[in-house]
Amino acid sequence: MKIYRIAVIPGDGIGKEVVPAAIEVLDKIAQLDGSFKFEWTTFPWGCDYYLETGKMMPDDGIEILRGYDQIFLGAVGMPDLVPDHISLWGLLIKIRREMKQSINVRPAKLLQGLPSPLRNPNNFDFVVVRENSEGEYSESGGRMHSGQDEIAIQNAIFTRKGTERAMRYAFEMAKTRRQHVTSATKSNGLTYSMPFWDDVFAEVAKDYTTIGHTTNHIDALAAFLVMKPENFDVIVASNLFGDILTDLGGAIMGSIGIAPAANLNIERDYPSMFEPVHGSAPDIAGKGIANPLGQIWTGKMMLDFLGHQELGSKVLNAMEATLAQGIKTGDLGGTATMREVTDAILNQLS
Ligand SMILES: NC(=O)C1=CN([C@@H]2O[C@H](COP(=O)(O)OP(=O)(O)OC[C@H]3O[C@@H](n4cnc5c(N)ncnc54)[C@H](O)[C@@H]3O)[C@@H](O)[C@H]2O)C=CC1
Ligand SMILES: CC(=O)C(=O)O
Ligand SMILES: [K+]
Ligand SMILES: [Mn+2]
Repeated sequence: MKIYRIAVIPGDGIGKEVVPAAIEVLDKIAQLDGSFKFEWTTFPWGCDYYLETGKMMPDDGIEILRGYDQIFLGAVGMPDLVPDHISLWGLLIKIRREMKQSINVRPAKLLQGLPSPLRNPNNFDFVVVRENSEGEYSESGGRMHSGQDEIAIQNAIFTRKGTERAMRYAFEMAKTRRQHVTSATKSNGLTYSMPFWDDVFAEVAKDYTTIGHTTNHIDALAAFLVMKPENFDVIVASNLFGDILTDLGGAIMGSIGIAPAANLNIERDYPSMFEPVHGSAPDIAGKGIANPLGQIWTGKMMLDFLGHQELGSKVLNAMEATLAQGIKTGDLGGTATMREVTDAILNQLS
């Protein structure tokens, strides 16, 4: 029997709740299929670990993770106790970079059984391909002086390699979908990085003559995602723009608590990392009311990446059937607990 060895990092807040729920669903799928099983190894890394040791993960954490097939992560952050730039850069972003997970794939679509908060959602179905290794998220810059003289500089780093890689990935994905790529730019405000981004997009588009392509400024694009989300197929965006657009993608589905994500090492040299779009949600942590659907859908993306697309579809169908039964957590306007939603999905699968 095939065994997938998965490193599990529940992280902080609701990550500790939704990750075990999604693991139950994935174990159930594996058991139904019978040809493989998951072997989960959980690491207690995150803000509690930081408060005890001064580090978000041990020094050999990356080495340890490299020994696994994939990584399944919840969320990172306890903003009242650890500054967010320390917690995220010490664990989540560190893993993304050290594992060369250069592409972050984040789908959003109108789900059956779940009304969108939009009046005219028109059956939208798009995927954001977010550049995941550079861009506006950089360690280049600094702070100096204090008081009225204080200065902060944050450089954005755009390489041809990283930019082109994200764009080619988006065009290849469009081939398997509705044949269109939209590029998120802001070349009217950012005078170097985004004109460069636009140039690379135009060059890459020439290699894909059968795929339609459009460029939108990020501000207008955000508005279009509310007004006519059905117009989009694949959207390619820089690290920060993609981050923002994908919380919006979650919101127009119904809640950011359902949006999934996959941080992919497309060369498959290192493990990829599967973690939902949402954060640790300190406002609802520990109450048993977190929506597990984002983490479960993220598990579906891991199944797809492992080559089990049919099983992945089963997971999404079970989620939609559960929503259609009206079994929803509070963020979706329901009254169900996380346990009840998880049990309903497990029932759908049996
Ligand atoms: N990938 C990651 O690990 C991320 C970590 N964070 C971190 O998480 C912490 C909180 O950040 P926020 O900006 O508040 O974003 P957040 O995504 O944690 O929460 C935003 C809002 O959405 C709700 N929400 C999120 N996920 C939900 C779920 N599964 N079910 C029901 N409601 C849900 C929360 O209750 C909150 O009201 C911070 O430390 C932040 O840095 C934020 C985003 C991503
Ligand atoms: C940090 C964050 O919000 C994200 O990567 O989505
Ligand atoms: K997350
Ligand atoms: Mn985000």
